Amino acid sequence: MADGSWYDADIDRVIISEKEIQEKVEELAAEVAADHADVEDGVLLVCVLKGALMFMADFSRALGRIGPSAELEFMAVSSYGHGATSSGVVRILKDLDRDIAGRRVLVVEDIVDSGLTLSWLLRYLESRRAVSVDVVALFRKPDAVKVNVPVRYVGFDLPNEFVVGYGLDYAERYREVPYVGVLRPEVYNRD
Ligand SMILES: O=P(O)(O)OC[C@H]1O[C@H](OP(=O)(O)OP(=O)(O)O)[C@H](O)[C@@H]1O
Ligand code: HPA
Ligand SMILES: [Mg+2]
Repeated sequence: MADGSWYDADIDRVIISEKEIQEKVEELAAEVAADHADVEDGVLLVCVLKGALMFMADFSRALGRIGPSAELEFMAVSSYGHGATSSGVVRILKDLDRDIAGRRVLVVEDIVDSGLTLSWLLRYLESRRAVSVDVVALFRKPDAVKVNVPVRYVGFDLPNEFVVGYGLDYAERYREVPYVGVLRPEVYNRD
């Protein structure tokens, strides 16, 4: 999808287009809104930075137009660092700023790949006495799963390839690409 951007030359192919992403975000928001119509004190959205930043921004606005009110919270965790495979060690770079006890929590995650990040995060959040902790993940790689985690809302299942765009990075780059694609092999050999 060449559009004159600096990253055109690095992307081998598009997997999910910008339009498909935007439509799916609306669908996910509609599902979540329907399931949370009775929540009186609003939903607590917990964005898993950095990857989920785009999804959080779009999803929260879509939910806001149709659903219950939401409060937006952020955690930053990292296990991939500059590589294309999980280190297996999840590090908290930024913790929640507030108490989640008694709240309905919805974790907003960009991708479930090995499942290690989410499995660790769910254990962490459940120990903080929320009423419920559900997950909305825009992408999932069913063939890459090492730990099974309950993901209530899923956008797209992806093939087991490393992808970038819509928040997802390779070595901190390509997060601003508006679609999800695969990099040309040469890009990995540059480092
Ligand atoms: O299922 P897993 O194999 O654990 O992979 C999923 C996690 O990995 C990525 O985060 P990353 O560690 O790259 O941090 P980032 O969001 O700051 O890029 C991604 O954003 C997810 O949070
Ligand atoms: O395919 C991926 N791309 C970018 N970051 C990721 N974190 C887990 N899987 C991926
Ligand atoms: Mg990353």
